[in-house]
Amino acid sequence: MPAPWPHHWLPTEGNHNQRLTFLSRCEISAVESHHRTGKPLNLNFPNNNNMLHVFHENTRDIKTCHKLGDAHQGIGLAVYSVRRTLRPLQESVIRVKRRYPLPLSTIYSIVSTSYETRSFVDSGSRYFSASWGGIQWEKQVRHSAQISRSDDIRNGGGKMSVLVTGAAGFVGSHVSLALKKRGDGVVGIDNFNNYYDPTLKKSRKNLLSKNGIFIVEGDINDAKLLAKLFDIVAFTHVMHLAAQAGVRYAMENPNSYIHSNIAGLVTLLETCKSANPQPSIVWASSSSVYGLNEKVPFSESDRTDQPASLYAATKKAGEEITHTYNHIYGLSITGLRFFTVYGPWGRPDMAYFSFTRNILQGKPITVYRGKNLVDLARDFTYIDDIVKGCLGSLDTSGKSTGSGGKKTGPAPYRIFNLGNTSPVTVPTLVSILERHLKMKAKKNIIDMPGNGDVPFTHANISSATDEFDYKPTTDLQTGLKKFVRWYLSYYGYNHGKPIN
Ligand SMILES: O=C(O)[C@H]1O[C@H](OP(=O)(O)OP(=O)(O)OC[C@H]2O[C@@H](n3ccc(=O)[nH]c3=O)[C@H](O)[C@@H]2O)[C@H](O)[C@@H](O)[C@@H]1O
Repeated sequence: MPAPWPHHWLPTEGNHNQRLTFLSRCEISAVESHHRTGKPLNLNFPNNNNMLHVFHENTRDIKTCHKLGDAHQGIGLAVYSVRRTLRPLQESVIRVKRRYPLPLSTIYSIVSTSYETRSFVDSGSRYFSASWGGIQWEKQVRHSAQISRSDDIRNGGGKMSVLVTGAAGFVGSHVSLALKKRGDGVVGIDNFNNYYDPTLKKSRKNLLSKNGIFIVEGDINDAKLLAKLFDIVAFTHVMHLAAQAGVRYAMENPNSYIHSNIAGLVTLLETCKSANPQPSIVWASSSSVYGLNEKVPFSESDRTDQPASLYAATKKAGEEITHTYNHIYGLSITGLRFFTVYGPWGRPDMAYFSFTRNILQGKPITVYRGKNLVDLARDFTYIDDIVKGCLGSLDTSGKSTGSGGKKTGPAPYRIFNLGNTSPVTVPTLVSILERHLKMKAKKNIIDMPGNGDVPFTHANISSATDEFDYKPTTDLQTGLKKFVRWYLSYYGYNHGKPIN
């Protein structure tokens, strides 16, 4: 007789990103009965590295089952949608949709197919739509896409209905709000993964929802979902901001970069190429494509063939991939190289954000220092300036020329730096934060580890200025003041501190 089921549930530790398993109620009861009776499920599921992360739909608890031996193989089998494999096979992501109670034999065949193909792309989402579909859902999409402004011409852009990918993300949420505010139609899509705290993403979603913007919960690798969205709405533009961000995390979870920044991008482009009419696409590349480039400031024509991180390499690959879709299918493409964007509702994995949290909690911060004791520097760019750059890009993007998947003439292909043009060192960033927080940081200064970082970034923004009058107006001092104000109102002074 196997030990009782809850005995094997231990709290998950660390970043369990992309390793959640979702069990439906019927599956849980199937497994529980397996445990009660001790009868084997008689199906041969690959040993899941003796570890499985389980999301219990009733309690919304996340647990980790350790020591998944023979007696526990049923847990793996009682799963009916494989999300995708971002980590080695054994740590495959499994997602379940309550609405599709399938026989275990079907589940098994799907699970094993996915295991065999070792695909970067989720095969499960092709079988099952997770949280989309239905009349009510379509109504929400349509409603969100409605254009409310009456002027026909805005800087040549005209009225827009925009699909914003990564809409629950930092830049995505700000851009969505700005578009909606000026009367454009906006529909968001976001997979709400837990690379960083998903509750922050949910809060952004709530904010957007209050402003009449609907975010579809789904992954850009879900071609069916994307096709459905284009069925419902003739999007004029796609603002593609969904990505696996972060420079250093690429060493921990390289496949997540391939999944989102390569496979997801291609899935999106495939949808856009076949859409009729084809939308114009503006998407987020990154200043990191300049890699080890030493010529300053960085101009769009500078070399970008020396990426220092896998993250940078996937963004550079994105630039090449979008070029081919522009060339073959006539898609209008604008790539924006963002320079270390910061501000309210920002990303907790970024230095300014985690420094703030640690300073407030009295915890030490690690400040990296470059070769020969030179401070690292970034062209930190405030979110409102980036939003203006995104809207300017959308307004001037020009039309795609393809029809029925075929190009009928050349379409614009553009790349712009969106930076601030005034790099600031990381120690200066820290001292600005100390001033705003009225607290001293406990600094651990160490040599920059070989983790994909570059020593400095500095944007030449003249192309964007010429093309759509891009002029950043917020310096780091002012921008961080706004960030700190937001941070304190959102988290309070005790963010993350255990309450005794
Ligand atoms: O502009 C870009 O292309 C990139 O900007 C940021 O990447 P990064 O500049 O590395 O931003 P942070 O992670 O906030 O780091 C800023 C600086 O602080 C330093 N840092 C970071 C973390 C830390 O603990 N200590 C530390 O000194 C880094 O070395 C870097 O010089 C974003 O995280 C990327 O997603 C984005 O694409």
